[in-house]
Amino acid sequence: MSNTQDSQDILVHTEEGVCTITFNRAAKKNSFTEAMYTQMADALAAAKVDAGVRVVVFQGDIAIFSAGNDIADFLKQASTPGAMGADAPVWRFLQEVSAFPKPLIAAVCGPAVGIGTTLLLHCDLVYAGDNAAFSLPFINLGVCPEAASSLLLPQMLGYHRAAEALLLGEPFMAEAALEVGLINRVVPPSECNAVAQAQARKLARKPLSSLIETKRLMKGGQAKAVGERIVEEGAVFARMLREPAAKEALTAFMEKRHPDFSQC
Ligand SMILES: C/C=C/C(=O)SCCNC(=O)CCNC(=O)[C@H](O)C(C)(C)COP(=O)(O)OP(=O)(O)OC[C@H]1O[C@@H](n2cnc3c(N)ncnc32)[C@H](O)[C@@H]1OP(=O)(O)O
Repeated sequence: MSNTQDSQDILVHTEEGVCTITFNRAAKKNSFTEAMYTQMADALAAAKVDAGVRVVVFQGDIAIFSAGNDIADFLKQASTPGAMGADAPVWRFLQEVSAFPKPLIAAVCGPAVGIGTTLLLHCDLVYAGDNAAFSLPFINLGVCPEAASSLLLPQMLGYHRAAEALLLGEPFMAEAALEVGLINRVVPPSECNAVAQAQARKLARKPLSSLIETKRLMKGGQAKAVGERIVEEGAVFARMLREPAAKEALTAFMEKRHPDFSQC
């Protein structure tokens, strides 16, 4: 059975038990707006309770996974009192994705920036094209980590490698991501989405109750800590977004120049 719900920037399509969420804003490098977070959070909330969905796949296209949060949205939120509070679409999306009970798969080609990379910490299987470039540039934006990455990255990479990734904010390629265990396999970019779909179809043929219990048992131990860290990081992130370093970094990006942090 096939069911497709299309809107412009996020495409949601369900077929044979696999719900595929496609980022479709290539002109802005699949950066996520508030409306896109809401659509994705709604899609996950629906997939969670839909017996016809057994697996969810996130994918971009062959050249770009996601450039992370939309920078123009950040600038707007930085000057809007009360914006990015606990119920903001981005935090709602992160709570949905981090607590999602069924398997999540990602197919990553090209840049995966900010939440484009931290989202992967909540996926169960990640396949990457050899052109995938991961980055956690929070430090260069004058903000702090999100998606519980301040908790999960040190656990996954070890403290020193996590500190290098988060304190320097430099991109790393697919082979390095494979070495640290952030992804499962590196594939040719032209095959990446198909590999992820094939793995999703395999999972969709397994007993759903067993998939859910296996994931819960693997992740359940720290579900509460992850949810709490997302809230804690979110509050710090929202405060920092209004401070001079973030304003300079975000304005510099929009003006296509290097930021000057000498006064921050
Ligand atoms: C809570 C969540 C937190 C986070 O996610 S923090 C992370 C925020 N994201 C970023 O800092 C990434 C910013 N973008 C980039 O660094 C680069 O882009 C890329 C490496 C992703 C790609 O570089 P290149 O291939 O040279 O493309 P281009 O010319 O920079 O971008 C093409 C068009 O896409 C727009 N764009 C790119 N990223 C964003 C973004 N994140 N928000 C809004 N627009 C974006 C540009 O401005 C431009 O647009 P025009 O053609 O109109 O000049």
